Amino acid sequence: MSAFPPLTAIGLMSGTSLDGVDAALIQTDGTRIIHHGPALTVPYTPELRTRLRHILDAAPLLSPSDAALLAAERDLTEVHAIAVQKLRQMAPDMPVDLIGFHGQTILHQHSRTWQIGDAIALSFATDTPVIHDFRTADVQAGGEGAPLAPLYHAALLHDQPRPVAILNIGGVANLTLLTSEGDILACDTGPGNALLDDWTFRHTGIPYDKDGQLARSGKVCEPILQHLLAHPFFSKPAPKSLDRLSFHTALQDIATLSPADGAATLVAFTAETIAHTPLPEQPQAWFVCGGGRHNPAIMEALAQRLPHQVFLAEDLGWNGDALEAECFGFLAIRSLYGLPLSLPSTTGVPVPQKGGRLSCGNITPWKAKAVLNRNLQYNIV
Ligand SMILES: Nc1ncnc2c1ncn2[C@@H]1O[C@H](COP(=O)(O)OP(=O)(O)OP(=O)(O)O)[C@@H](O)[C@H]1O
Ligand SMILES: CC(=O)N[C@H]1[C@@H]2OC[C@@H](O2)[C@@H](O)[C@@H]1O[C@H](C)C(=O)O
Repeated sequence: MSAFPPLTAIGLMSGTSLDGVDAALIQTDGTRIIHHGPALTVPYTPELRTRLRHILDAAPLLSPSDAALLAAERDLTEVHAIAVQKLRQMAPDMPVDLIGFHGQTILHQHSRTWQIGDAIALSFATDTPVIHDFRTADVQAGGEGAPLAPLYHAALLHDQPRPVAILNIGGVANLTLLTSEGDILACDTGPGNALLDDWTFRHTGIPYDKDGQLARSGKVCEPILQHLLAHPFFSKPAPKSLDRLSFHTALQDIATLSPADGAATLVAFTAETIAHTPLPEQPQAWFVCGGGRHNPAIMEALAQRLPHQVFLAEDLGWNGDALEAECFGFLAIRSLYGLPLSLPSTTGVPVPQKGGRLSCGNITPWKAKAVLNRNLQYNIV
């Protein structure tokens, strides 16, 4: 039994694939999922995507007051506000207490994690309190700051036979293992779709390898694959996390291959690194979410390498394109209630760690307190 009453949140996630904003509505008390509401995606325009990509490439040396950064942040926030507005129209009977706004990660390396997005502006635009900045507290406490989905994944898996895993194949791939003892272990596993997206775009001008067509027409280059697998990240124990660009030199390593063979080699790289992630026990079942599950080349490569059957999130009635957005609605409510967002076994943080910050825009503190009812721990921004 949870100590807290249920609230309704909209979670907003714009992932490392730079494809757009996922939004999902969720009702939860921060422990149990009471209702999965509707979900949607608002794609970035190609122009915004290109600007964000330049910012991501430049991020290590970028000043927070850079004019192009601030302009992109404003436009990005507007896309999030549109997503909130559209989602509200889909569920007019569900008043929204809170928004969980992840923001766009532009850097995640060397004990620095940086998500852009203007939470105060979003709160003004939506007239709703916004929780944001989910990762900083974990990093400041000595954790990896990612992945943060594991506590949500564990809530989703609570009635499944263990050991069981959820695998998210986004730009980067990450997994959560719920062990037979009920422990929650997690890490990023390696590349998901991001390298393949970049390779496909470079060679075809199309932003991703639709239905795995390019990869399926190619052949894996084993020597290059073995070279890629020798990266020290893969021998590091979990918890561990990645930046979108962590393996970017792989694109140089495969530069001499044909577009099809390069794509096939990158698909094998993704699948091998997932299948060989060191785990204390092998899950009886893997449930896959994230855009990579739409790529048959990745799913076939995974099925060949994993000892147990691979299922889709949809096999349990979940929406595999919405889980990350739902997660940030769930974490926003946990943040509000002062519950941890991460554990030593999920990010390596020394003790269970709270996180997130609250922005209230034009909502006066007394109104926010009335809306949120139990807002005891925040200095309202
Ligand atoms: N039909 C399809 N065929 C092949 N790949 C697809 C298809 N549909 C989606 N994808 C892949 O899924 C990606 C988007 O995945 P997703 O939305 O899970 O990423 P994300 O949320 O940005 O990632 P992250 O988990 O890193 O935050 C696309 O960039 C593409 O590579
Ligand atoms: C720093 C950052 O934004 N990391 C993302 C990224 O995308 C997938 C993987 O890398 C995961 O670690 C994380 O997102 C999910 C939502 C997470 O925190 O669990």
